[in-house]
Amino acid sequence: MTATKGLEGIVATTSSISSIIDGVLTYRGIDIDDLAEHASFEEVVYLLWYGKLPNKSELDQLHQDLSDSAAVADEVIQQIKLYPKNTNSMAALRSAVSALALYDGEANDMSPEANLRKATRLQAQLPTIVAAFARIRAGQEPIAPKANVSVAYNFLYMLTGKEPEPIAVEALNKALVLHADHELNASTFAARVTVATLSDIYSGVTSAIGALKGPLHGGANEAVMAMLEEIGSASNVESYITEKLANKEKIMGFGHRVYKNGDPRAKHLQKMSQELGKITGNMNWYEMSIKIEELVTGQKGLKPNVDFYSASVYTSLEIPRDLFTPIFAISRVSGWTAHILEQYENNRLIRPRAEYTGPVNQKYVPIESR
Ligand SMILES: CC(=O)SCCNC(=O)CCNC(=O)[C@H](O)C(C)(C)COP(=O)(O)OP(=O)(O)OC[C@H]1O[C@@H](n2cnc3c(N)ncnc32)[C@H](O)[C@@H]1OP(=O)(O)O
Ligand SMILES: O=C([O-])CC(=O)C(=O)O
Repeated sequence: MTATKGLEGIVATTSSISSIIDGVLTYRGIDIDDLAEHASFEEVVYLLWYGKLPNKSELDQLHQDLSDSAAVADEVIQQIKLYPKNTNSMAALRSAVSALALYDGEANDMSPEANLRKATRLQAQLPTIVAAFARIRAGQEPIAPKANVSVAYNFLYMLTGKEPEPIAVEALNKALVLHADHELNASTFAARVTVATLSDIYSGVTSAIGALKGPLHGGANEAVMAMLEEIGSASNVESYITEKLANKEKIMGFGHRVYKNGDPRAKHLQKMSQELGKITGNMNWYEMSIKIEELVTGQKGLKPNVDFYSASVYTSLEIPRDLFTPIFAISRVSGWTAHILEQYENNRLIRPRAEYTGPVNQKYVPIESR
């Protein structure tokens, strides 16, 4: 038995949700470029859950269901108020999502219908939790979700209390579409492993949030922004990057386990970053990002991943840095729940083996002899 470090190249499941074939990402067979150009996030949620694009009435129904489910149990809001003010935003999201299960009367109903309803509630309530957390820690009251608006609109509205600009809604919608699913990434795998024990959907999503938090996965978008802030301006990029690479340090937002010739999502985020920079009149983050890309690709052959340009996009939308990864979760919960439902449909416990590398033929030594 020989282990493959990081399970690289191991095919661990079948799935009909999203595919990465020859560097092309599809959701249910539809190219991400096509979806990024045309789809609303809600259409993508439907696509991931049901395997097809919704017709008008199916989409209206999903909008209605998300709208009806967006309010979070008051007990969970009260808990968030008790979190220390400097709580890590992903830790807060992880705890609050875990707590949602306590107030969901169907939490332990494992029927497919109940699981789909819980998926809808999770999709609807993650944005409410993230916005509420951001306001509560700033000493503000949470804002109740608005009825009959998109997930992107509602999130920006609940965060700021103001009607968001159409361009901001459009940009966030596209970012949500681009982040919705990604085959067997680490957080999705964590979700599938958890529910493959026949544990509940809340446990699966809580596991996934924990996995997404790390800087080698979703946490990289926040780390990219921290780097941009540290560098400060385009004139400092070259010395900063050259030194990091010479010290064999990783540049956040670059590289990918699967894509070796570039992440197809990055170009959409790059374009958005440029457009939003022009609109806000602050091109600094975009210009720095372009220069970093030139250097990292030139010196290491590494291309930007989805996390790289999303950092400057969210900053242009005036979203605080530590909400970037929670926003990733707001989108990816659609994919996590699609994978959880798929896992339940054809379940088998996920339990691989380990190649043992420890000592052998040891004997118990009494404590007085150690
Ligand atoms: C949504 C997402 O999860 S996208 C990924 C987000 N994560 C990041 O952006 C963090 C930075 N990137 C990385 O750490 C990696 O590229 C990962 C984790 C994404 C992929 O990792 P792996 O497939 O395990 O590649 P691994 O970390 O083994 O890297 C292979 C080589 O490329 C180098 N490398 C990989 N990424 C980077 C990077 N961002 N900067 C500098 N060097 C890098 C490694 O140092 C290693 O070099 P070596 O062979 O000389 O030791
Ligand atoms: O697939 C991965 O390993 C990471 C990734 O890009 C994602 O989850 O979107």
